Amino acid sequence: MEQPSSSQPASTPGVCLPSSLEQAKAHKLPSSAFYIPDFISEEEERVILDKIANAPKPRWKQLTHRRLQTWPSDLVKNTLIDAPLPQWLEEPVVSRLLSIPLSAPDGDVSIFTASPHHRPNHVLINEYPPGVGIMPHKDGAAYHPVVCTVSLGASLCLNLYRTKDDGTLDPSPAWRILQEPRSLLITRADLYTDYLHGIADIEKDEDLSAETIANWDLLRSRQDFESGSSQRQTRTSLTYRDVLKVSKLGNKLGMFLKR
Ligand SMILES: O=C(O)CCC(=O)C(=O)O
Ligand SMILES: [Fe+2]
Repeated sequence: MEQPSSSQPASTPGVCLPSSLEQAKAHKLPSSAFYIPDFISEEEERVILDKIANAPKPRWKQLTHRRLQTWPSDLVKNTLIDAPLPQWLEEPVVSRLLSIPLSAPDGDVSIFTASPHHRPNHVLINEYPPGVGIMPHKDGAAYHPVVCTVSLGASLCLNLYRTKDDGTLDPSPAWRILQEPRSLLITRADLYTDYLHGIADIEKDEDLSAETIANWDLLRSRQDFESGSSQRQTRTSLTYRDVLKVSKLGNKLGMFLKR
């Protein structure tokens, strides 16, 4: 039998990766944003949700409505203490992220090739019960401007906002991106620097259609949303980024203590 010619690992049932990010481009968005609906399988989703649920209790930071975990740790003054991500956050997500070429001719250029560490080194886990979102914000100067978000558990809309000429937020979203469970969304460049993103505090996402959703053509299950609305359920997101500043201080301290 003929062997597969690519160096990609054997394909996982339920996972469907494009041969390059070019094919996953959300063309309605201003600069490059990419959406891959079947980035992880149902089994992989279950394993990750279990790991999150079984993390030691102090791992959770409880905000008023939302709770979150940061791996390997919180940033201190925009700096990460050098430490590896746990294996369950590395595999399968990071290797899969790095395996997808940006465009077909540049087979070895990934979305993180131009980032300082050439891979994400930090994961923020946010859990949103129905009715809970996140205020419009920018992610700031700590990270390389590439954001990879894996959605787990349920669907919701991420809104992208412009600021008006007077510097205030234009409250009606410029674009809306529907994120299905097990999907990967990549935003970068001017979407990172010039626009804000947020999730509305609502129980139901409404007015869903090809006209209103920037990634409509890329969705896995358009038929689920054809009624125009989607009831929220608990949605958990994994936000993978490359923190620019990494301190080896932890190592030095460790060596000092061992002496
Ligand atoms: O959960 C998401 O998709 C967005 C999270 C986010 O924007 C953040 O934590 O900075
Ligand atoms: Fe954010």
